[in-house]
Amino acid sequence: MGNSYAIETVGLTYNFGAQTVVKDLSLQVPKGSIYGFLGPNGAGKTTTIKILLNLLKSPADQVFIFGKEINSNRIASLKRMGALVEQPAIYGHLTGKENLVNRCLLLGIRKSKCDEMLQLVGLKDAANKKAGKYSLGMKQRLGIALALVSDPELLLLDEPTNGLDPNGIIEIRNLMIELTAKHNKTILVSSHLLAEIERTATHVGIINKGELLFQGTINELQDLSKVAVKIETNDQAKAIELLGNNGVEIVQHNEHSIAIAFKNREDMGHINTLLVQNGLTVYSLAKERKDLEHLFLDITSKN
Ligand SMILES: Nc1ncnc2c1ncn2[C@@H]1O[C@H](COP(=O)(O)OP(=O)(O)OP(=O)(O)O)[C@@H](O)[C@H]1O
Repeated sequence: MGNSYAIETVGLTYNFGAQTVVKDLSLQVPKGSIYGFLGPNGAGKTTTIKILLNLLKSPADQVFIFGKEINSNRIASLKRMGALVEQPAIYGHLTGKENLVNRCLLLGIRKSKCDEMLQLVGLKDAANKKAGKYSLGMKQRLGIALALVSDPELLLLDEPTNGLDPNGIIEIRNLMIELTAKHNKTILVSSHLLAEIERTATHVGIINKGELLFQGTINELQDLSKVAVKIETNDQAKAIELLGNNGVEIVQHNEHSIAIAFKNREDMGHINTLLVQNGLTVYSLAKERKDLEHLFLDITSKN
């Protein structure tokens, strides 16, 4: 196995009874990446994450953590990983700091690490407040702090923004960026919403029904979406007629805009000239990508 991957699965298959929940899954999570692990509800994300944490046992030679087979290197692998899966295990009657101190004592880590973690996840001011009184976002951040006290290189976050308000989502997003940029972590983060991770993820793996449908960089995913040209004029009906008469294929139109397929820059110039020379005012002629959310739906619904 190459050493450039924090996580690699090779044809991973997992069954619950007769149901195949993970099917021939080959994930490659590069070191230092924020890997968005995407798929609709029930796609097998949580199951996969539990396998990566050895909470569910994988068949031999299918899961590699930093190049080492997980079953035969269980303890060493787990030491390099921190995780937030489902609800964080937090004691509500203890303060945020006490929760962390507890964890440090348990793991034999110096207590000073707690303040560092509280600072890192932005809970310094709420350190002495009972964790039971924390907002959902604060609880998630405390959960991440708990996962980080042992200073793992790899962090697995299962839907960490689930149920958070927009502010909470932004906070988690910024935290993930900081952890990779400044603290050299690798993060695998699952979500059923592409929009939630498309601005943070460097890499993306999309699964549905346990199967990998796409894996690549976020740019490669974006390249898959078709570029259209959106046209707005002072007379859309006339513009549609004109374009149609000149053999321009209209992809879509409504009262505000017309979308045509992008060919090249020269073609856009010709279209502009055509419209203007026929007395239309062109308000806008802009290249537009199909948004990633639609692309994601396309990918997962074809399966
Ligand atoms: N312990 C279990 N026993 C039997 N079937 C299970 C078990 N856990 C999960 N499953 C089934 O495995 C499939 C995948 O579930 P999983 O939780 O991995 O999906 P997910 O992608 O994480 O979805 P969600 O976003 O809803 O959490 C589902 O059909 C689920 O019903």
